[in-house]
Amino acid sequence: MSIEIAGVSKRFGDFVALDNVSVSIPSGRLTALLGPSGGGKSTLLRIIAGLERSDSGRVEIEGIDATDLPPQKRNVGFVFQHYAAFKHMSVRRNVAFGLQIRKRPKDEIAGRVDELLKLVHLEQFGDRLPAQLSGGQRQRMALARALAVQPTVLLLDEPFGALDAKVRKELRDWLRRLHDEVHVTTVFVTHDQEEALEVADEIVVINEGRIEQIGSPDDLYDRPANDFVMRFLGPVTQLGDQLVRPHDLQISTGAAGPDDVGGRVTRITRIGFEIRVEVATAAGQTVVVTLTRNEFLALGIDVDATVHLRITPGSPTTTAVTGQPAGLEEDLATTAQ
Ligand SMILES: Nc1ncnc2c1ncn2[C@@H]1O[C@H](COP(=O)(O)OP(=O)(O)OP(=O)(O)O)[C@@H](O)[C@H]1O
Repeated sequence: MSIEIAGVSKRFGDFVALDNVSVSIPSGRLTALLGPSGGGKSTLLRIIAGLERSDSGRVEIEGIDATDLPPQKRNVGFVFQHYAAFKHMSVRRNVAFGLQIRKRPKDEIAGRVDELLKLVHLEQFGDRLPAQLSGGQRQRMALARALAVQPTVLLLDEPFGALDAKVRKELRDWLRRLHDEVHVTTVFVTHDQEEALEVADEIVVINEGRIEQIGSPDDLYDRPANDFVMRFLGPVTQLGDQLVRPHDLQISTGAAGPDDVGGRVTRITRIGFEIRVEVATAAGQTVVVTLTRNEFLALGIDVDATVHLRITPGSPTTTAVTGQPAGLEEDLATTAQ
């Protein structure tokens, strides 16, 4: 294990930002700290970096107790959402900075900077100033600068958070490829479940200062540990007391099976390649089902049709916490924040 966090707690006044958090972050992997705003992700990352001190607990990096070490002794590199570059220095000099203060020989620095600029696809931009780069290029420069000193751990706090959706998506793919080349243990903070599911090898879900689940993207998606993780990873709807994903529900118009729930179609909406069908059940729930266009056409249903609903066998479900009905809109709104 590359980073061992054991029993870490952190308060700000009366507010508990981290509550007895323990997690092992594997070497050479890309790990996402995922959760809603204010959940404690950045605080945990800052504690790993040494920028914040925990009230209790231990942080070990590559087998060394780092709990009391200052940031510069931890051999970590970091990149934040708003990266503070040296504005008057060229991209090359920004990337070289860490090596220069370590007094590395000139030709070694030049060679390493060339290598890094190539790695982040900025080789033509070495002589520009940071202000002459796009937001995405600046974040790539920040990564090159963080990697220059060969950190054992790279920490990224919403590194693409301030960029528009298209650039974010490009950089996400690029980060995954970069990591496949460099293999430095990387921990990145994100509140975007899609980003975490797409990029990370391992995801730590953090909410209200506690860890909800740790696992691979498949583990989390296919075996969510609880209601919170299920809701956080994407749209959900509720059938009886079960939370389920709208595409894991089946609609039929024939004879009802023993566990089927009857209802009436109240609304049909087309969203891109999917058809969203709302069904009102006898128990008064509005259940949302998403179907492909072909599934929908094969069913031949319209508003007011009498239908039966069932959960596709083997689909992930969790038991809904009572008093919190799942509303699809509400979930889409939270995940799109
Ligand atoms: N220096 C501080 N002083 C007081 N409260 C703080 C401080 N730093 C963080 N907090 C509080 O601790 C909580 C956790 O913050 P943190 O930044 O770790 O959350 P987060 O999960 O990273 O959220 P976000 O994505 O919004 O940054 C928040 O409620 C925040 O207001």
